[in-house]
Amino acid sequence: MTEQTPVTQAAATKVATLPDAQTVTSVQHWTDQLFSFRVTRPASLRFRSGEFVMIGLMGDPDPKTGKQKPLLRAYSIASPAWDDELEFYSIKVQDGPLTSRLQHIQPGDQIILRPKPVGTLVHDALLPGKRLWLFATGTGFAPFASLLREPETYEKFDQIIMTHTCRDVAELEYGRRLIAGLESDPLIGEMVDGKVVYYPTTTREQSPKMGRITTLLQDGTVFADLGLDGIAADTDRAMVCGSLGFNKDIKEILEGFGLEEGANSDPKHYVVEKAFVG
Ligand SMILES: Cc1cc2nc3c(=O)[nH]c(=O)nc-3n(C[C@H](O)[C@H](O)[C@H](O)COP(=O)(O)OP(=O)(O)OC[C@H]3O[C@@H](n4cnc5c(N)ncnc54)[C@H](O)[C@@H]3O)c2cc1C
Repeated sequence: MTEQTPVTQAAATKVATLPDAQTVTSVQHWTDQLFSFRVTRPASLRFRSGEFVMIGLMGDPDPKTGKQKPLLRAYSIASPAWDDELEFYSIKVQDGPLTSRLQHIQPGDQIILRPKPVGTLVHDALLPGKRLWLFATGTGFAPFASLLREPETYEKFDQIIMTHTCRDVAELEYGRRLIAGLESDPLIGEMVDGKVVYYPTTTREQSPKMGRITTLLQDGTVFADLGLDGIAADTDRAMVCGSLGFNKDIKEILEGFGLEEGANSDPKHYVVEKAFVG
């Protein structure tokens, strides 16, 4: 009993000094480079599905002052705005300052979450339309994991085409499972009602659909596969989340079809966000 007291006090101190602390409730590892986790949601946090926040851990103590600063990175919230908890879908960068440590979190651990959501992958930044294209590579799926579980997506669009390109099949699994569960979701299942078309592709490992989505759009494969004539500014809207190069290539393709880029203050036909910097 006497031995336990200092431990409890130390733990309490650690929690109290961590600013904006939230508690990890579950962790799932998908591959050696990808994992997802859920944390408690601050009661005051309001966000729009598709937005991102800054999350992180305390950094190492400064060798001179001994003081610790928070080590924060931008993360898309992968859960929808109505969820009681917050979900994140993360890369594990081997020498990454944050994710080399974040990948080891366990239920009960604390992370830092700055409750200031922002972002352009939101319904408010798009004009009304009939078909919504969601283009993602890698962890760029995260904001769409939120939007695919958001009722507004199904209220506003007749069809949602989710394209996700990764190198290997296992990297698609988080998205594949999420989409497979949409129609049986007690909250949004009825609204989903066959509206989601899932178009996964791989660039390295053999799979039913190989190739970069940019190539498959340019050579018309996507349209032939889905029985569509193309993309049109009067009916089609798009959201894009991938590397800088991917975003640039998709932008060019969309603009070739006559779509214009929108923003929160100026809704138009498509919106783009980086999945990471570098
Ligand atoms: C708006 C925005 C939203 C983001 N949302 C997410 C998210 O939902 N999930 C997520 O895992 N990351 C996301 N990121 C990236 C995230 O902010 C960090 O870069 C990532 O967690 C790695 O942190 P780190 O400190 O370990 O390495 P960093 O020093 O940040 O990155 C090291 C290098 O790793 C590569 N890298 C970083 N992140 C990724 C990634 N996601 N996929 C592939 N390569 C990457 C880059 O080449 C980068 O230069 C987002 C970034 C931005 C700008």
